[in-house]
Amino acid sequence: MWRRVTSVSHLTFAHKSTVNKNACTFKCWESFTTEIPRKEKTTYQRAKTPFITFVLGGPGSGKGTQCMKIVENFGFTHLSAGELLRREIASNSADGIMILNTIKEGKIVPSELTIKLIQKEMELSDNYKFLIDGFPRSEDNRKAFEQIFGAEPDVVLFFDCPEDEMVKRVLNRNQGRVDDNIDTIKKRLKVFTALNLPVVNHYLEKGKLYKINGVGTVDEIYKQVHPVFSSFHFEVRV
Ligand SMILES: Nc1ncnc2c1ncn2[C@@H]1O[C@H](COP(=O)(O)OP(=O)(O)O)[C@@H](O)[C@H]1O
Ligand SMILES: O=c1ccn([C@@H]2O[C@H](COP(=O)(O)OP(=O)(O)O)[C@@H](O)[C@H]2O)c(=O)[nH]1
Ligand SMILES: [Mg+2]
Repeated sequence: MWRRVTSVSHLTFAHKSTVNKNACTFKCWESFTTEIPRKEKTTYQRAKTPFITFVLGGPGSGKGTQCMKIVENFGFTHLSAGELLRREIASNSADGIMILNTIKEGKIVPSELTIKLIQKEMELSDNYKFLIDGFPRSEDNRKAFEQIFGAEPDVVLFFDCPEDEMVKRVLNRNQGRVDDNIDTIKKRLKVFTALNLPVVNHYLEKGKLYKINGVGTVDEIYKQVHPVFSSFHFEVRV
């Protein structure tokens, strides 16, 4: 039998709680009977210090593509916020229609909903290194995450790419996404400038931002990304 515990700040993020030390309401599942064998805790639940990377950049700036290479080389778990939201739409969940309409309009889904999906994936993961791709997209997203997790990211990557290049890539993406059309892209670019750039600037001021030139081949761009992670001395996969 399992119960939900509401505060496990002693298990997670303890040393990084610079935001609000009393506010960590991160939840995990814990066994509370002896009749049923105690479930093995995931690495994330055991780890006192998950390593969190936020991956930021406009639509089509190459976030997802570069995340795949980081996963390959450094064994991170990739959590694309947009992908989690699309999965929620596909599962016909109660929030599905609202999420679909928000994405079609290029707007931002309420923070608590996106954070709930990210949190669930982290709890289920057996990893402690996470790439959170395409989140936070606004100061509200950022503040809500830091409030709920009681922690800030370790690294923030920002893929800096000119608008015309981003538009070209998105229109050629060919993944059948409802938001990969010129009307929605224009809206998304406006939302990016108005709401996402303030997040980028926040982390720049905090000294956590790694600005990457998002123009060039995938490998050329990855050459700038790789040293960010090797500087943390993670094991490199060959
Ligand atoms: N450096 C690059 N040069 C050209 N095309 C790219 C590059 N990086 C990614 N792409 C392509 O551009 C599109 C958008 O990339 P993606 O990684 O999905 O960006 P994002 O997640 O930031 O929206 C995809 O079709 C991808 O294959
Ligand atoms: O934290 C998030 C991430 C995504 N989205 C929505 O999902 C869309 C697609 O996001 P994704 O990151 O997949 O797009 P990308 O930047 O990779 O093209 C966004 O435009 C938003 O409408 C959101 O509301 N909150
Ligand atoms: Mg993406």
